[in-house]
Amino acid sequence: MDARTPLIAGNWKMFKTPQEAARDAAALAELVKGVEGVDVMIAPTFACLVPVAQALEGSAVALGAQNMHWETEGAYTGELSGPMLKAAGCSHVIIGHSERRQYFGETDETVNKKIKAALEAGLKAVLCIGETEEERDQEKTLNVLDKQLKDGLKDIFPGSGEDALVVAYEPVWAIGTGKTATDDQAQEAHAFIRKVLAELLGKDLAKSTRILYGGSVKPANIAALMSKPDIDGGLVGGASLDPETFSQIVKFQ
Ligand SMILES: O=C(CO)COP(=O)(O)O
Repeated sequence: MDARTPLIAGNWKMFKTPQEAARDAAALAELVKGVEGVDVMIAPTFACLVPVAQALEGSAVALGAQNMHWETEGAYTGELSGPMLKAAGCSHVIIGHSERRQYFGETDETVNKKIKAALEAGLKAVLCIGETEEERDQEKTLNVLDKQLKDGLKDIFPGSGEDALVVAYEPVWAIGTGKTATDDQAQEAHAFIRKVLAELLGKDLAKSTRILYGGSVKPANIAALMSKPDIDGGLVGGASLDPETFSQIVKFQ
């Protein structure tokens, strides 16, 4: 029996003012009220965390951030720490998104530090990994995933609850492009990720860790993706911005 509760997470990236974010979070909370058997999380910008936390009060929708620094405080202009995110109402934090790797110099080493710090702060870490189109064409996908997992999770053994770590497989070529990995391509990558997790964390933790698919997830393709045994949810960008559309993804079953 598969004990993993699906997680549908929305990455709002650099969209929405605090007012828009609070309004949309409240609308989403209402739309998914009473939906059972699936966890829901949204990750707005830093500026929106507090108003969104207030809008989500009393709802089952969890709040996440899109990034964090690994130190708890200090002279790091423009950064936020794990304890600060926690105090702002976050339960989750996305780490190592490909846009951060691509545009902001995020490496497997900084990802590793951030995951350690996130778990230490009591946040659930959503580790993003995925290959570029060029790497896929050169048949390097599994090597890339192997390295990102092994370096990103170096010396990390999540101990604060079985869902402290979530992995999101996001093929870079499928993000915001309308191209989705086929269900079989995604399943192949997810099964491989679970195998590597078993080497790193042990079989039990690998079995209970949720692996999300991300990259042009929409209401029309979520059910097929979710029918695959190792796909445990979605990390949704564009289609998470509209509460009605995102709620359709949440209600995929
Ligand atoms: O990057 C993503 C989620 O983190 C995916 O974005 P899209 O759903 O817009 O392709």
